Amino acid sequence: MLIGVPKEIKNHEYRIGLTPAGVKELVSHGHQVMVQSNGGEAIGFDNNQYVAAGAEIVSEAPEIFARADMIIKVKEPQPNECRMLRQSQTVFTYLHLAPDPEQARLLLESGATCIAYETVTSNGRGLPLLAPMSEVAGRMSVQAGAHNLEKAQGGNGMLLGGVPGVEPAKVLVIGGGVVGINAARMAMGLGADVTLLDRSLDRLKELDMIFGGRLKTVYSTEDAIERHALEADLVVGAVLIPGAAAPKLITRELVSRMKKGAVMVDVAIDQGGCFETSRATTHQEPTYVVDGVVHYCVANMPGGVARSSTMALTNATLPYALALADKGVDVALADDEHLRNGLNVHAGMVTYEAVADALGYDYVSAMDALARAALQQTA
Ligand SMILES: NC(=O)C1=CN([C@@H]2O[C@H](COP(=O)(O)OP(=O)(O)OC[C@H]3O[C@@H](n4cnc5c(N)ncnc54)[C@H](O)[C@@H]3O)[C@@H](O)[C@H]2O)C=CC1
Ligand SMILES: CC(=O)C(=O)O
Ligand SMILES: [Mg+2]
Repeated sequence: MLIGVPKEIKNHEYRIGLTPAGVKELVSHGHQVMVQSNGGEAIGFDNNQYVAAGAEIVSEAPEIFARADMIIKVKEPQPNECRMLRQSQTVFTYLHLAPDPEQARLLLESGATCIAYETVTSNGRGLPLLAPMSEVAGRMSVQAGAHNLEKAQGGNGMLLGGVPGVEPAKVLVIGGGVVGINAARMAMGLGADVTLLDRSLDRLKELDMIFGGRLKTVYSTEDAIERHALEADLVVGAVLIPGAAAPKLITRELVSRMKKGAVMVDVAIDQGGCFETSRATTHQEPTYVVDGVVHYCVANMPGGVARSSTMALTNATLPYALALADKGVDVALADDEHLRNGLNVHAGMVTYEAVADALGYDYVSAMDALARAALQQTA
């Protein structure tokens, strides 16, 4: 298979779809890989390393999109990238379609096969291709929170861990999945007073077993969210209903009653955000203030630590990329229910139910869509 890896074009996005080690593995399986020139330069993966791994260096993205059977990326295709996709071509990347009607429309129009990292599943609980970036973003959320609590950033001047004789800051983490546990671990590591809310009692039990009394676990209700948000210096939004738009758990009215200079980090912003006052921001301008509360809503947080993130992402995606390339996309999808759960759009059909529901499209199951498209091709 001919695989193409374009340079990412989102604001301050320095990750790249494959490390040189990932390229080498695909090449050793008999595939060809094109990498856009300087696509990994900013994070220490230069053209020479990609060439040594067996890649062809291509100077412009349009050539990669024109020639590749499968595009491997990091971030959702931007509008001009969507317009370069075509029927019988596969794109394997984060999509986050539920809150993004324009991208959905363009992907449907392209006719391409669009597999979203964030909805691929595994035998255990969890989302194996979202997890590595959630680990990164969860850890970063506390760094971002600590930084923005500083007065010069608009924060209320609380040090997360306090000092002897001075109480620590109160951190509220809403959602105790991968982002949440990583945020909680970092915040506790810095000595903060951490409360975590989740709707899954099983998950709260697990977290209690891991952290004991150091972490306060509370069942997530409107009442609990309100009580703890009013006391918090830092709130981390870390909920997910897979594939769906994030539920708005903190209302504008509640924000207006929070402490002035509190910080809210909405990690769930890529699914639309879980605070009513959230709107996506960039690494260039990561924060804004509503009613005295600092909001940090960067939709590609791991892009800020792009070298670590790229290695973590390729570690997770490579086995799936190899399966798609070795077997061919249709067979790989038909063979593996978990990979098939990643299929969001195929040949002009929406194949992920939560996305269809969120955006008002008809839902066609992935198996039906694959069969229909195959029939059309042979007709
Ligand atoms: N902004 C960024 O750069 C990044 C954003 N993310 C996003 O972070 C979000 C969380 O991801 P993960 O932790 O991997 O998901 P996860 O599935 O591991 O955890 C989500 C948790 O939210 C809980 N939850 C659902 N509804 C809730 C409610 N009403 N109250 C409290 N808890 C609730 C679930 O029970 C689950 O434990 C996702 O939207 C993901 O896309 C992930 C990585 C990077
Ligand atoms: C998960 C995601 O959207 C990111 O890593 O940017
Ligand atoms: Mg994102």
